[in-house]
Amino acid sequence: MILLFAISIFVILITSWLLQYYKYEKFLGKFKGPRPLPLFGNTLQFGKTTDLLRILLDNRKKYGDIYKLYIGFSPPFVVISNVKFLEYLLGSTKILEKSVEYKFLYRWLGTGLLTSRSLKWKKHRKILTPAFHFQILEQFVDVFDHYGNILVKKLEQEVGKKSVDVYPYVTLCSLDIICATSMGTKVHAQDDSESKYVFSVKEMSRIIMDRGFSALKRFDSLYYFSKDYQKETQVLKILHGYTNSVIRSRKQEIIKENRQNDDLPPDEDDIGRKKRKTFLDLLLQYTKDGQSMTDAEIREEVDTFMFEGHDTTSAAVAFALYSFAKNPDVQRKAVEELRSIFGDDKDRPSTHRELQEMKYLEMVIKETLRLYPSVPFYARNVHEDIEYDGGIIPKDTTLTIFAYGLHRDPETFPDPERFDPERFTQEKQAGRSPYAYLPFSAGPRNCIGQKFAMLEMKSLLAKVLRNYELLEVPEHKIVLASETILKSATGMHVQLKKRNL
Ligand code: HEM
Repeated sequence: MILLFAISIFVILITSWLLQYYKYEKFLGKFKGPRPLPLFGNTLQFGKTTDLLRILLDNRKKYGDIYKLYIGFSPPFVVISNVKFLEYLLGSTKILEKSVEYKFLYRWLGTGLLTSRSLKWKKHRKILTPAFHFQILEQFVDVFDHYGNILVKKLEQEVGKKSVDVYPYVTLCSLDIICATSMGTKVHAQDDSESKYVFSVKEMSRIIMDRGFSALKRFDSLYYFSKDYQKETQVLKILHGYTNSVIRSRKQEIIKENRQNDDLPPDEDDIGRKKRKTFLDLLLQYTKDGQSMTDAEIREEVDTFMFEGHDTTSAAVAFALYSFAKNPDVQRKAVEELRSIFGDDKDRPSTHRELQEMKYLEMVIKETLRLYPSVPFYARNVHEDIEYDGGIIPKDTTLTIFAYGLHRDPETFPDPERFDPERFTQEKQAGRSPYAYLPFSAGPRNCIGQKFAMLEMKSLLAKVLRNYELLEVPEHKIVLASETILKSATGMHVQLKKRNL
């Protein structure tokens, strides 16, 4: 009896999988892809996070720059690294919704800018865009400098050692920076890496990444019974508790300041200096037609900045430091540029204008993000049938933008594994489609923080380079791991020597 029941269930599952498969294949049949197994689809192709990018890239070589994958019972994934299709997709004002995997972020970020949909996204994108105006970003330059100085000090203990993994140092520094710029608070991440808030950010990022790659924890009903669900509940209390209390106290401060400074211009302190505004201040001060943002909406956006704005930047800075160590000629050129700006002064803070002048360093950062894009793939959901190239992409298909594969296309970037910042001279960039290089995505849902990130990365890299020479650790090999953000499973090791400028 039980056997008969099991067989019937099995037959029902196989039949419904096949029905769904043929429904999609009617439209997607023209795209190639690895042969799926009933029920599993192509899931068995994927294992560890350290294999994922290699497998996706191998698939690209075998099946082309638009190929499809079936993951269990989910609607199909079309993996795209074709410039023409990306132009169509990212330029579209209709295909703006993120894929279902982004729901793993909801408990922490709610529907902040990264995860929100339709009208809410449109409204909040409009509100938040001025927060990234260059005049606002300019005020953060001394924040970058302050925390960069602490980073340089912390690294001092590693000088002369055989090897140091720079990633943990850089990530704590960028956490300090994002807290100071988004909320105006000091979490002292570099001085107290055991702080509850810092621990919770790290733990939450791990939990989200684990869910994304777990066959079981992907399902809410199974996830609720896992240990990670309990842990997530605990860390969320700390994360939301912290942001809520910062929002509350900042609101009270603003009321107090307004009362005390009735006779002062609103953006100046009592000795006439311009006051630095954090992203939180801008959100709190937003009103339109007498309506302001609710505390819950503000918290979602601040939490989103905390998530999107720290690990992305720190991974890129750490990969750049590693790349400098591997490519001494590139390092020499970058240091020459810095010497032309600062002479032999190691300490003078960079001004906003000087950061703009670091053209070669910018080319190095771009080349770093080509080979090591912090977000190696991201995805959109098709919420109604769309037409592309004379065919239909059916509703519910996930369109995955495979930036890592796109950036390794030998047609666009000959000898793609070679680290060569010269690929980003003005002339070379002008000769390429803007959709051939997408570390920050493109179109209406591109990265709102890219200018902020570029300034922060330049500031930190310039600081480290002015103080230390970076040497290769010959026996160290990075092993790329596609977690929510691209990392190296073996760390990012370099050797540090004091620099004589
Ligand atoms: C090297 C650093 C960074 C990289 C490579 C990066 C990359 C990206 C990418 C690829 C997306 C699109 C994601 C998607 O479509 O799912 C994105 C979106 C976003 N990024 Fe960044 N990012 C970086 C730094 C930052 C910083 C510093 C902030 C904030 C201070 C930030 C805030 C955001 C937000 C809010 C979105 C969502 C935008 C929207 O959907 O309208 N990012 N980022």
